[in-house]
Amino acid sequence: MVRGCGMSDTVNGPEANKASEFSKFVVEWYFDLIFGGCLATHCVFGCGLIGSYLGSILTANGQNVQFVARGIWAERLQAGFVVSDLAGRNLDFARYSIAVPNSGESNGYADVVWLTVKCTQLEQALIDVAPWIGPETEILCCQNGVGSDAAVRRAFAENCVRRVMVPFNVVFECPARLHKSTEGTLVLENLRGSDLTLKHRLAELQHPMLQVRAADDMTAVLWAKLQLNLGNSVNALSGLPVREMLQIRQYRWVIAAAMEELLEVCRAEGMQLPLVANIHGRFLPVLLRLPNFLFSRIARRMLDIDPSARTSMWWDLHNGRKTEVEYLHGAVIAEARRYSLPCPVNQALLEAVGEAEQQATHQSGYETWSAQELKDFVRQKQ
Ligand SMILES: NC(=O)C1=CN([C@@H]2O[C@H](COP(=O)(O)OP(=O)(O)OC[C@H]3O[C@@H](n4cnc5c(N)ncnc54)[C@H](OP(=O)(O)O)[C@@H]3O)[C@@H](O)[C@H]2O)C=CC1
Ligand SMILES: CC(C)(CO)C(=O)C(=O)O
Repeated sequence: MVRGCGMSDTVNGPEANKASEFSKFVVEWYFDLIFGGCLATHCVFGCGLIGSYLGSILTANGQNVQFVARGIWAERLQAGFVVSDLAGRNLDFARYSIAVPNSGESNGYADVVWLTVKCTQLEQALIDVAPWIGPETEILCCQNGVGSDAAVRRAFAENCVRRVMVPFNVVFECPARLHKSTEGTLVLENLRGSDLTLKHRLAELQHPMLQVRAADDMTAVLWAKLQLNLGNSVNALSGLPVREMLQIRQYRWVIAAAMEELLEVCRAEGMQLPLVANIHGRFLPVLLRLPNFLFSRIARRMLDIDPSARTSMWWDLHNGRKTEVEYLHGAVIAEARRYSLPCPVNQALLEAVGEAEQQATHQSGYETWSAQELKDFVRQKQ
């Protein structure tokens, strides 16, 4: 194993730059020569929807993958499933062998650990994942929202930690199908300096069923994704699949209002949001507010999603779990506070999801909101 990422260049001036470029080339060449042919060992820690999809792709690419799973996902992985995508591609039915956390089943340190637990589960996961993390292990954080990687860096201060943005939706359909129900390019953070392992990570993932790219401006990428995730709470509160929810104008109005607050925060920060979906985030509030007949024509690509797709927050409430709402709306509110910007819509959605969480954890199910109810509730707070 090699610690290869995040080495920094410390020389200045044209000559020094040439020398630095040359030494970078030699180091990369040497690295490829010695290690390029070796298969990295990957541990996907916390296999659920995202972890199982990424782990299946890595396996299909011939990588050496250890799936760490528990509960229903341990059963699903062992029983096996087909993996499919929106374009109708399939990976053959496969069974995966799993390791259970805290069972002493680790095969030793992994070269790469994919942390695919929810933000809310990260604290415990950072303790349980320790048997897979050695001094040279690279850790990839696949959480939605912004800032959860800070806890990973604190826990594993000496390790290389890379942020990953997951743009697509994954659903599990009974009896045995793991389905990527929307499109989107997975983004891996390009770390400062000569990031020697990045190209290997990209190559290991390259597959017709997974588009992947690297980005330098990962914070902006994550904020652009966060903008899309502001729709998660509306989706969860509506109780509807995403496609159906998007066809109702009042729900779209609420999402647009929450997004405008985020865009205002990004403007205050001077942050340029990159394109992470079919349509650039800066146009979304206007598009979402269009009347239905225009929306369904002009924003047709937004509706180009599987009718079964639901957001991760819907799944959390449906399963009576704590949601990631604090890492989504909570993150926007916290940042808005720094610039003394008002954030009533995000605050209202945070409250509404908090209530639904209480209901979902203490009784079976939660009360969903009609589009008009939700819009009225949000307007009262504005
Ligand atoms: N689902 C989606 O389509 C998308 C999700 N994301 C983001 O990706 C991240 C992962 O989401 P998702 O895959 O949906 O989540 P899931 O809940 O489907 O998967 C997480 C898995 O991790 C397991 N887990 C948690 N803690 C531990 C632990 N200490 N030891 C072992 N296993 C553990 C959970 O087990 P248990 O259930 O028993 O707690 C669960 O099976 C989230 O931040 C989410 O927002 C991003 C884009 C789309
Ligand atoms: C892909 C998207 C935006 C919607 O499914 C998501 O990130 C989620 O469900 O959390």
